[in-house]
Amino acid sequence: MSESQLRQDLVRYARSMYQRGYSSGGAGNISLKLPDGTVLATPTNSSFGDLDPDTLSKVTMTGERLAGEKASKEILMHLAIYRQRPQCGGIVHLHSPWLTALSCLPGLDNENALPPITPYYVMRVGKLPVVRYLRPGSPVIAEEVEKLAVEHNAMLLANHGPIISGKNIREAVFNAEELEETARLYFMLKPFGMNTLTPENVAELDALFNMK
Ligand SMILES: O=C(O)[C@@H](O)C(=O)COP(=O)(O)O
Ligand SMILES: [Zn+2]
Repeated sequence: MSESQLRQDLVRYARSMYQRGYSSGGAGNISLKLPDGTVLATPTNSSFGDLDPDTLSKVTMTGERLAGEKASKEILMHLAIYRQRPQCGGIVHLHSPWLTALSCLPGLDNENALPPITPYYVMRVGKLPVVRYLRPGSPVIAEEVEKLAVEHNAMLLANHGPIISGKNIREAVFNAEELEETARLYFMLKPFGMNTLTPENVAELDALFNMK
């Protein structure tokens, strides 16, 4: 796909998420890997609702700006994931309501904040480790995320929101949608308790339908 098509794609997926309430105002950031190995990212303080494909930030894998506006303050966190996941082509950080609510709950299991309640969640994400609270844009978040990214395509930043990757921008958005829906189900079910998949169920899905 050409750079121009990828720019259009990023803008289209961002607007779609904005319209569905996954991100409001200037919250969240998105990036994708370009064919030449550089990274296209949303500018800092931009809105998912009205991005301009021509002013997106283009940076090197070490964060130097090549073109466009100043990149998101979370660009180091995105670059850390690309470094650890060579197969990753797109990343989405959201302040989507159900996952952000989950990130504020007391007593979360920091190794996995969302149990395996449905097969599709297991296929697309599987486990959701929690990164301790650090201020947005802190270089330390990037370090913490980099360690977890070796084994995980999604993480929950405590009292903040999720960061989710995929093989390309489309997959990253699909993974984000599945994760947000799983968090919504989790809150719906929580008052009643819930059956979860067994480790055997999870192993079977991992063997047959791993989309991570
Ligand atoms: O929560 C924050 O401040 C950032 O993580 C964020 O979502 C938006 O920051 P920019 O991408 O720099 O606009
Ligand atoms: Zn944020």
